[in-house]
Amino acid sequence: MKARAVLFALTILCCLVAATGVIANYLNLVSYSERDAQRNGENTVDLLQHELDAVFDGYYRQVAFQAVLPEIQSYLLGEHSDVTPLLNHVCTQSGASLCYILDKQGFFVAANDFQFKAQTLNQNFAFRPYFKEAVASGASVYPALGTSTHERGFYFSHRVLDTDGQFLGVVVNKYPLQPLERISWQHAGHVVLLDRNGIIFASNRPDWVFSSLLPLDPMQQAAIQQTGQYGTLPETPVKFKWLSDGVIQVASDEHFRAYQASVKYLPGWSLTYLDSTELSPLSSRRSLWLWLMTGFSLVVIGMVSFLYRQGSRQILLRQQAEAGLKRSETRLQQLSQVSTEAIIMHRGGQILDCNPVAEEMFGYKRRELINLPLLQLFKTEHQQDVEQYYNHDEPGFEAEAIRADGVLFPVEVSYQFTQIDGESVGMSCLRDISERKEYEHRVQYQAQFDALTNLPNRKLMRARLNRSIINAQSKGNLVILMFIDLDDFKKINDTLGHEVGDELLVMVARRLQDAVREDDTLARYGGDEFILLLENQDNLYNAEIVAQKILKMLAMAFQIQQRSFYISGSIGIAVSPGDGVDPDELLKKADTAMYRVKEQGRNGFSFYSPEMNDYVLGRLEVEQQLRGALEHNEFCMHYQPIYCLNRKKVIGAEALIRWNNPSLGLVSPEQFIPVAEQTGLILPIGEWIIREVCEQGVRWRHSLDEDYRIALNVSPRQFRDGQIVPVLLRIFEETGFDPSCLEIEITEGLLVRNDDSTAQTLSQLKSLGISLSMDDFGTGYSSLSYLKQFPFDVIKIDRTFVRDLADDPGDQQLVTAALAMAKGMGLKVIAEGVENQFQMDFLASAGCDALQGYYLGRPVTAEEFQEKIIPPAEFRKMLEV
Ligand SMILES: Nc1nc2c(ncn2[C@@H]2O[C@@H]3COP(=O)(O)O[C@H]4[C@@H](O)[C@H](n5cnc6c(=O)[nH]c(N)nc65)O[C@@H]4COP(=O)(O)O[C@H]3[C@H]2O)c(=O)[nH]1
Repeated sequence: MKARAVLFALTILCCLVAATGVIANYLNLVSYSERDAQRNGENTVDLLQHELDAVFDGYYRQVAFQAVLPEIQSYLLGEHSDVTPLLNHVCTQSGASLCYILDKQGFFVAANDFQFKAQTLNQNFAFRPYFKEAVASGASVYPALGTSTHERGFYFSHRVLDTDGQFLGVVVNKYPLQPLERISWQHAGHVVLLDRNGIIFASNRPDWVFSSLLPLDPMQQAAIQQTGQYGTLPETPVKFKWLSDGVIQVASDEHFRAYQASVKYLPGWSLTYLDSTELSPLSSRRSLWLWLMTGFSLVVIGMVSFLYRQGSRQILLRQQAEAGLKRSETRLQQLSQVSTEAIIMHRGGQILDCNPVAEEMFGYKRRELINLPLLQLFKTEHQQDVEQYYNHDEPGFEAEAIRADGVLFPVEVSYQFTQIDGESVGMSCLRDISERKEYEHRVQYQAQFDALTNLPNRKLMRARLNRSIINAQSKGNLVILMFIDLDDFKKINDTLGHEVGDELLVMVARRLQDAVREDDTLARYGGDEFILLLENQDNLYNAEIVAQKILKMLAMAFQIQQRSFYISGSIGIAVSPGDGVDPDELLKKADTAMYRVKEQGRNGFSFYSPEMNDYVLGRLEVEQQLRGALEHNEFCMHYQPIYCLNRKKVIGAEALIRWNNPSLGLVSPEQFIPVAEQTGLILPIGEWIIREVCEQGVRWRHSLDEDYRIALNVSPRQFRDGQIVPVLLRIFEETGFDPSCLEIEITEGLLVRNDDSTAQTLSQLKSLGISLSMDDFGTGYSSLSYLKQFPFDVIKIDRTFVRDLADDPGDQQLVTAALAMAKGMGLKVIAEGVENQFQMDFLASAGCDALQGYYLGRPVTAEEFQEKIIPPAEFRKMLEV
């Protein structure tokens, strides 16, 4: 009995031990399976979080980059005319669906999309959270439903500051939801982006959007509606029911386990992965098994048979657990397969695995990459930095990567370490940013170089000038700044078109570049202005040599479209430290010197001198006073007599304008006519002159000879304006003046352009019966060829040749030759500037037709003119002396 009882007790004990062992093993299996499913869910949400953060990182960088673009800054400063093409470009580059700019008051001022721009121009967005937050903290991300597009998106905004840190406005990029959808579509479960209230902002289940995962009371709902962030919330939202253990039930047959992760750029928001993997039957029956364990302990006999049956189920359960693990691995693999970035898994610096994008990006096969040191994928010089980034948990970095074939390319790396089987495994996402870098480089280049000539632009030149002045100060050297302006370039541009103008500028830039040394900076300052910067100079001699060389290079013919063009340049030179140590001051002085060269006849160079400033100020004063001169009746016409040598009497007069200004006094036409030309004031003044002359001509009709003529100076600008013929016709009609009594004096300046419209205007004047005379004959280069081309009647020998007739045999020869040639061509010759008897005798005996000069009469008013005319008998006597 005793032995049986012992045996029974021993049997019971053995059964209990066996039962406990089996149950313990079973429970272990249950918790192993649960842990595995959980780890899988956590890994997936980690990876999703990591990818979303990386995408947002990229967006943030894009908008931050746009905020420092010089074009956008100058647009907000009102200095840049149109940024639509630029916004269009950045929008396409960055993957945004909309890029726009708000000024500092929040008014909408520009967008990439014309339609959007037209709809929203001048609307105020200051109340929008992304504006307010960008103003307050520099940048913001705001997920919302677009009010005009009705599309959900992420609004990334960044404030724009000028170089002094002053707030100018805000750039905003709207990014569509595709990135989120792209990273979530391949999953067995669902990915949802939840706001602070639990509202689903984005999901790969469109029917869930804007429903709330958490219960929402009506007050809360009304408050959310009022913000307008999501438009109107759905009337019948999807109902989610939270069961125990983070399990959510949607409808009766859909269960998900929720795994949540935060979103770096959206504080309080969460990225939730809803795993639809069938929830473990083991887990749901755990409590039942606890009961059984107690029951088993009590009912030993039944346990034996139960354990026998369970033995076979154990195998089944293990198989289920293994399948779960496999699914988790496959899911990770799928995720990396669909990624557009290279994903590399690594442990202890060695590559464990990678996706196909990594193979393609680095030019290795997967098997070659596995076990390769991760650092080997980076440029040798960067490897140490990359190691540091990983060691210091830098969330993301940029580095130069190297392909298997040795080609280098820039990458953006983001990574995360996860515990797998107790070991730290890194997941690195690498994105090839060559395109972005190239774009950034291009934008930077465009901000510093001129698009037409590829020379440094004004901004870069200013920076170099600044630097060279500082360098020169420390070394005691000179900085020479040359301001080069092409003479009459505007004429070429206006008459032959911008295409020829542009081609000419490119050729000039190339020629100038060839003329200077590599260390010198040649920049395009704007239009037809170039700047040359000579650094580290120890004397000014070099500047003269370079200036002369440039003038010589410019003087050589330019061949464009099978035509030869001749141009010249005017160069102003300023030297630092003598002329100042401030870049703007130096530029201004070089400009003043250049301007002086222009005034003195162009095609030359000049160093700046302080007197030039006085001159410029004087000229400014002339310009200012000239603007009111007509209105204040400050002009009058003087007439200088012209005597005919054959008929030995006055045959006409040259009309010359006089200006008497209350503050400037009498101003010479040589001083104010060029100013009137440059400012365009010559047009109203010229018309006034014509009217005065015609009215005077009519008054003289009876007192002067029948065939008298009044000579009138017409400036090139009046011709170019195209109105000279209609103006003359109108005034002839209004005054009754006979056009055959008018002689128009033209200088060579007008003919240089040699275009069809000039020739046409001259023939029109001829056909009206007006005579044409070439003024200042002999001073230009091409007078003779112009005489052949245009229908002149008279040439006027310039007074500079008459002045030295007594002493200069060269001038005597020129006058004699001009007379012979004019006779040969059937032209009349008038000599100007006759100041003495010798000149009169010489010109008379050489066969001149008419004379004009102080010796015979100064320019006087119309009234004095008649009083002072030398009577024929007296004039005859003068000739016989
Ligand atoms: N030293 C010297 N000078 C003499 C002598 N005889 C005449 N002159 C001056 O020589 C200039 C002749 O005019 P220009 O060569 O057409 O040169 C003119 C002409 O180019 C321009 N100008 C004058 N009046 C007008 C005008 O009404 N319209 C336009 N467009 N230009 C004008 O201003 C220039 C200078 O005019 P003015 O000062 O009136 O100077 C006049 C005249 O006063 C002389 O014997 N000795």
